[in-house]
Amino acid sequence: MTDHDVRVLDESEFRAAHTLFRGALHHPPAPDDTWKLVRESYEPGRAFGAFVDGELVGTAQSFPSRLAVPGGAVVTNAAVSRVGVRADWTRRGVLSSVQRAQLRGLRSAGEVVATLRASETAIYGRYGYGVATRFRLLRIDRRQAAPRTRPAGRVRLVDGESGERIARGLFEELSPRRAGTIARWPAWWAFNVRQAAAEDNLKLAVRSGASGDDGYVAFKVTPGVHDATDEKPTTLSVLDLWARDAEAWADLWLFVLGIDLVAEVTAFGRPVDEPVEWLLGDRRACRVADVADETWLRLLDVPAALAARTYAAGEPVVLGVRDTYLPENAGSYRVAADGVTRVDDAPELVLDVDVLASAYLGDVSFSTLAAARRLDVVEAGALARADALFAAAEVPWCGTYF
Ligand SMILES: CC(=O)SCCNC(=O)CCNC(=O)[C@H](O)C(C)(C)COP(=O)(O)OP(=O)(O)OC[C@H]1O[C@@H](n2cnc3c(N)ncnc32)[C@H](O)[C@@H]1OP(=O)(O)O
Repeated sequence: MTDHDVRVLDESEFRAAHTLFRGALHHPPAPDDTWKLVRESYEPGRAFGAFVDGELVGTAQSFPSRLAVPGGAVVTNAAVSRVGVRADWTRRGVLSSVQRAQLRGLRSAGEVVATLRASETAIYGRYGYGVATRFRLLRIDRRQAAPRTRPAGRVRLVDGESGERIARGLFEELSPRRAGTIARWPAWWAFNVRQAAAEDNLKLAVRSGASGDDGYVAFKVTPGVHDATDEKPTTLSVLDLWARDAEAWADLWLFVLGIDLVAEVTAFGRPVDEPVEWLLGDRRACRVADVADETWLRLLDVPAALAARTYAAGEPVVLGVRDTYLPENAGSYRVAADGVTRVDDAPELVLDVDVLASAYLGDVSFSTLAAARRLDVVEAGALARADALFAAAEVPWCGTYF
């Protein structure tokens, strides 16, 4: 398939790109008042468009962000979003052309990684994106839950404006402690918190302990329907919850589980290792409704990404990386406890860059990937060495939907 004409969009084209993207997701164009807010999230130089005979047929853009990696460092991260191809131009290589331009553009701009949320799992692997974190969707029968403990600190409801300020401060302090988290851009807060608080009944509650504010929860209650023809329970959705320590974390959960008239508490996008069940008197009140792929990670600059994270103790391993879209990443890397070097040595494990991305944050081991035939094992002993080096102290998790 030949390349389409792909270029960076200028400001006058942002709205058409947004309309195209919404159309690809079967939504109507954003109304004028919403567009004012959305417009702020299009930054110059970050939106791409594909054209055929001068007509826009495909688009993708990214938000400026950072990704926390194992060991505590953060790297530049392009949070890729708003990918769409007009329905009458799909399966003609338009997205592939856009991806080629976007990956090259992001790498040239010095971005170390890109991350995205995939609408469908078949799309992004070919461009070098691998699933690097997962999340859980919880459904808790609140009346059955019977929490085992009582709050230790104070949780207070705050209004949208001061709540957003406190939440932003806590999020920026706390989130980078966990590998897989990303920095949020101003428009994320404007859209997901400020607008949601003003127009969509989003509530914020802040927890404070001995040393001041140490966690917050953003949630929304949808009142139930109780009449002769319809019956829907009142549900509370936990949308965002961050805490400095286990005590603050438990208090925030106890707070939402204690809100009157709510029949069901749901939480979308929570970490797979979050011990909510253990807070409850009846652990069966908490159902894991789903465990799904969260972060799709693209290592744009493999040497920089490998150098940014730390490794656990263990013997070195030589990885052979393949990368079709950014061939400068291809080659052998010797990964050791004290760092990574590019080498000419024969690789012991050979893998595509999307598979390396899946192992990068430590969510899945090389042994698991090998068992699923996602990598070639040249030297059998290398698997255990790679597993030991890349092992993560904590399950990676992002926690930011975009
Ligand atoms: C980060 C985000 O924004 S996620 C949102 C993504 N957008 C959407 O889901 C909106 C609806 N879908 C679309 O707009 C389009 O179908 C896209 C963007 C997903 C794909 O665009 P296309 O221009 O059709 O992709 P393109 O033709 O370049 O496809 C390249 C390859 O991927 C395959 N492919 C692309 N999309 C899909 C899909 N949804 N399911 C299965 N295979 C797919 C194609 O078959 C092709 O395979 P081939 O090389 O073996 O022939």
